[in-house]
Amino acid sequence: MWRQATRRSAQIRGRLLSTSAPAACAGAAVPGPCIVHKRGTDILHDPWFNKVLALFFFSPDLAVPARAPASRGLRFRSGTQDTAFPMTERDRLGLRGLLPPRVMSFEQQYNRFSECASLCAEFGREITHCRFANVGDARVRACCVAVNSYRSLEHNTRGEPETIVALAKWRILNRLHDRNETLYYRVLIDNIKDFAPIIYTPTVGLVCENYSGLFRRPRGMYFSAKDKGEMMSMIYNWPAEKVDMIVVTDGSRILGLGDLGVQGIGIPIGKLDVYVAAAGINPQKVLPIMLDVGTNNAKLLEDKLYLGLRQPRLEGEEYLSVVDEFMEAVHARWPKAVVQFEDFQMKWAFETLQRYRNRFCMFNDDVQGTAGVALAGLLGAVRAQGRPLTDFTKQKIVVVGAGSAGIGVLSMAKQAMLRMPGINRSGEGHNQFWVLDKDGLITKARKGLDPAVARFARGFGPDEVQDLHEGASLVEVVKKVKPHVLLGLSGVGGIFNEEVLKAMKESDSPRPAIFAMSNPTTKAECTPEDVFKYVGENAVFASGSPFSNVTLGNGRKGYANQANNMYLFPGIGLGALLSGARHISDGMLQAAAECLASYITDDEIRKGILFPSISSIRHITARVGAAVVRAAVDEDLAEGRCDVDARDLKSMTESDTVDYVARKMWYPIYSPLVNDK
Ligand SMILES: NC(=O)c1ccc[n+]([C@@H]2O[C@H](COP(=O)([O-])OP(=O)(O)OC[C@H]3O[C@@H](n4cnc5c(N)ncnc54)[C@H](O)[C@@H]3O)[C@@H](O)[C@H]2O)c1
Ligand SMILES: O=C(O)C[C@H](O)C(=O)O
Ligand SMILES: [Mg+2]
Repeated sequence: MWRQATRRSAQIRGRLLSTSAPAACAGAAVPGPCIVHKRGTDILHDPWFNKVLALFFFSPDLAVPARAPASRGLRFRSGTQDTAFPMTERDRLGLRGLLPPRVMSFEQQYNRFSECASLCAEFGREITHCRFANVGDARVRACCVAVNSYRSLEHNTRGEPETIVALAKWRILNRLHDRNETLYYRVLIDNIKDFAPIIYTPTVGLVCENYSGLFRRPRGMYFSAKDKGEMMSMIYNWPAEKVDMIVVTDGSRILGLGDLGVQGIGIPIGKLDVYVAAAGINPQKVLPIMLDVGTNNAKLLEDKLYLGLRQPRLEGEEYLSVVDEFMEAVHARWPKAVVQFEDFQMKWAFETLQRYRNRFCMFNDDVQGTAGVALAGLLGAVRAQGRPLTDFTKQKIVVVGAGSAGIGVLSMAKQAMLRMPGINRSGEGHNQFWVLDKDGLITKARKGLDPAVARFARGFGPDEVQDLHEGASLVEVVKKVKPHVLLGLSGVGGIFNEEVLKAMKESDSPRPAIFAMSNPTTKAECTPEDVFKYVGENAVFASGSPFSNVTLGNGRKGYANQANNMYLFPGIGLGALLSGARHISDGMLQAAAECLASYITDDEIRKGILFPSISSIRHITARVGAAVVRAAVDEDLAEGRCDVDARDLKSMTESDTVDYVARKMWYPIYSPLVNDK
């Protein structure tokens, strides 16, 4: 059947847009005409249908400092609009007279692009190269303007505090998102490496912290403790008929910033932007959700501008009954939607994962997505030492942080070791991990340990040669263990200080690996500069938030890899969606991690590159997504989706699956709003 679908899609491409309904399935790269029930200004005000770009970038409220040339020159053009509505659409959708009369031709648009470029140059702006193939297209031109405006901002705000600049950039993108979704996602996809740090980690953390002040219009849905008993009907208030991907948070552990209550909604929004950019999920089918069950953040409770419930967090059964009701409501309306849990505090992250993972198609990104990314990095660190992967079982790994992320990583790494030859399947007597939390090294002497953590507590048996004690400090542990890997998921910025990093110099590995995975940047356990300075130039480094590479002596580069779950969650979600899996199994997650681990070549690994560039995120996601689909098929969990059923999926080869997944990715181009006839 899927082969028929392929043929059909080729035919559609041939006839270009002769269908009368929008494609119903996820992705569908070829746009059919979009049925639009709106007319006139309602279309212009709908970011989904809008094809107008006003040059809003130079408006005065951009937080651009007054001395910036932007406020001198380009503002006189602030009324300029680019419009790509053809005359047929203007006639039939009541748009005539509501737009400037010119519909730009290829040549005219190209010229206007050049004019804009020279105007920018006139004011000393840096015009970056255009990455778009077809520069004459209205959207493309607008894209260039947006990108150039952004670059101008970078140029004009040099020397300003980083937070001000980052928020100004976020506002530029957010405004575009509010006005013209198609263009926003085009800009994002074509510039993901530059824009990911704005719409995602680290700037999204700043946005969440300042959310009440930045709030302009709602995005996503809010279910609060006050909505108990109403959620089943509330879910139908969401205007889109179909939803494929949901990211939900309760705001209780936003990055390493703690409880931000309702302000945490920025995280699901950012994660879903990454879903659109990386996995090609149709943005009309994503839904960010905030479960507002109160907050224990005293500052927010006192803040007059705070937009959430002013009450302490619900606990126990009261809390779970809210999440249960929400999950049932989602499942009733969109039984095939994938639900990603994000930034829940540890106790609820584990509890909800156990509670729902066999009933719904869901996963916890902080526990499971992070684990896969870290495992890929750990395997890369073995390869960097020039050792075979089976030597992973001999690596000594110190993990700092025994929370949802740390324990997720430890569990997956342990499972991976147990699958390797020569290890007793029960794992007995094999503990390559030293785990620390805020009270130091965790040993079996610790009272009241969570069972998930207790599995990794050090004993005092004959294997314990390092003479360490309960609560030992990080530096003590590193000095005695001489680990191959030091991995931080503690949320404590700078905890890998000079003393700790110098101790890592004595590591038993010829390429000591330091993973400072906490977010945002201020919470990173250390910087790459410090790693290459104190541990040595042979170290390998990865962090959760992006850092720049470090220039080493002798013309070499110290690579600042980014070990962030954004490499995996889009592929896990997309693979689960396209396979139509009933639930997301350990096998599917493991396949995702292995796929990422194998993405990097030996040559890159030797240089210290452990993760691919974010610029390749769509390519990576197609592969990870396909690996997840194949694993779901192998485990008989795949039920298929739309016109590709389980048998079709089974008949696909590995490369067929990659093609299929890639073809299902949505790409932003304006859909015709009326039939051409
Ligand atoms: N890079 C990624 O993809 C990624 C993914 C998930 C989480 N994270 C980051 O990891 C961090 C932790 O997330 P989490 O969900 O595990 O949080 P969590 O609150 O569940 O756990 C934090 C852990 O750190 C420990 N800790 C606190 N202070 C410490 C100290 N001084 N020394 C040693 N340990 C200390 C705590 O005791 C706890 O065990 C956050 O900053 C988050 O942004 C990064
Ligand atoms: O959001 C991120 O950047 C990664 C991770 O999910 C986190 O919670 O830090
Ligand atoms: Mg997270």
